[in-house]
This record gives sequence, structure tokens and C-alpha cells, in this order.
Amino acid sequence: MKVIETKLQDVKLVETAVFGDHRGFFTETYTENKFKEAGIDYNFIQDNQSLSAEPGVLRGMHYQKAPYAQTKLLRVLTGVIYDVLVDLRKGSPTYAQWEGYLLSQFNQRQLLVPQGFAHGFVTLTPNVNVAYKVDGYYAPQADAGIAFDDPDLGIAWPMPKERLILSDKDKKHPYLRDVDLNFNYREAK
Ligand SMILES: Cc1cn([C@H]2C[C@H](O)[C@@H](COP(=O)(O)OP(=O)(O)O[C@H]3O[C@@H](C)C(=O)[C@@H](O)[C@H]3O)O2)c(=O)[nH]c1=O
Repeated sequence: MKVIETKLQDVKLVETAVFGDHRGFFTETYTENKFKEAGIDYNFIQDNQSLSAEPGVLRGMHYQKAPYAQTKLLRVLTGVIYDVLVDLRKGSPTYAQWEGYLLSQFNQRQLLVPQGFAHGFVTLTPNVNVAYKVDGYYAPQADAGIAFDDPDLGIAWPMPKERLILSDKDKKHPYLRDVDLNFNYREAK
């Protein structure tokens, strides 16, 4: 497997070995010892899946407040998404910066979202199934978000705002400048 560093500190893309043949392909999507050897060493305790029926569904920008922060390992089962992360860790060299990643059933790329990042994605095709592992349980009392269109972040979503489909909750998130964050950046050993 291949681990690719990104512009954002501690965010990684993962490519597992994909064995294609005339039937399709086979890949080990998560193998604890191989991931550990590659430096991805978390205790994933919950698996999630979401289905977004239409292109233009935007889910984000989500995080769970400390001490309920979650590491997420995310992949796309069907369809294509543009996935965006924002570093919310005070003191991080990439604090308040965003980066976007194309994840799809075709590139079979996985995204490692560390704790202390806001996470969101927009679907670019119909019937998008996203699966992700998390290392902390869902904590509704800690559920939080940043506005996907926060002007200070300036995220360049690949779809016009009028075409986006959001939950009521996701229409009301505050701007980063109005949020009292409690994530602190710790340099990796
Ligand atoms: C995230 C989550 C939601 N739920 C429930 C709460 C709610 O009734 C319903 C839908 O929740 P949401 O609207 O928050 O679902 P969604 O907008 O898909 O939320 C997800 O978005 C992506 C971008 C992430 O990063 C995830 O961590 C998660 O926040 O599912 C759980 O029971 N467990 C969970 O772990």
C-alpha cells in the first residue's frame, strides 16, 4: 500500500493494492497490521456509511468537539466526491487552511482525517455511497460544524451554490472566526 502526504499537516491519502482482472477487482480496504506498519495506527470502533442520491449533496463541514474528536478513514464505494478538510488545530502549521481531494470508486483512494479537522464533501455523481471508520463514538452533544461557505476559508467547491443540496443543520453552521475551538496541535512523534 501507498501512503501519500498532503498539503495539510498529518492528512494522508492511502492507496491499497488493487488486483484487477476480467471479473472486476479485489482490494483489502483495511488491514490492521499493514496500516499500522504504514503509520496509520488507530483504534477504529465504529463503521459508518452514507448514501447521497443526487449530485450536489454537500455534507459538512463537520467535527466533534474535544474530548469527542474523531479520526476518520474514509472511502467511496460508489460514485465520485470532492472531499474537503480544514485544519482546526491551533498552532498547526496549516491552521485554518483547506484542501480538496477527489475520492471515487475508480481511484479507490482513502482519506485519513485526523482529529481536529472539519470535514465535508460534495457529491459529483448520483448514488454516492461513502464508508468511513471512526475511532470515537458518535457524540451528539459534541456535534459541530463550520459553514461550508465561510468567506475567510474560501473553499472552492466545484459546483455552484444554487445547485447544492444541504441538510437544515448544514445551512446554519457558524464561521470559523465565531467559533471557540479547543483543539491543540501536537507535533507527531
Ligand atoms: C454521524 C452520525 C449521525 N447519526 C445520526 C444523526 C442524524 O439523525 C442522522 C444524520 O446525521 P448527519 O446529518 O450529521 O449526517 P451526515 O451529514 O452524513 O454527517 C456526517 O458528515 C460527514 C461529512 C462526516 O464527516 C461525518 O463525521 C458525519 O458528520 O444520523 C448517528 O446516529 N451516528 C453518527 O455517527
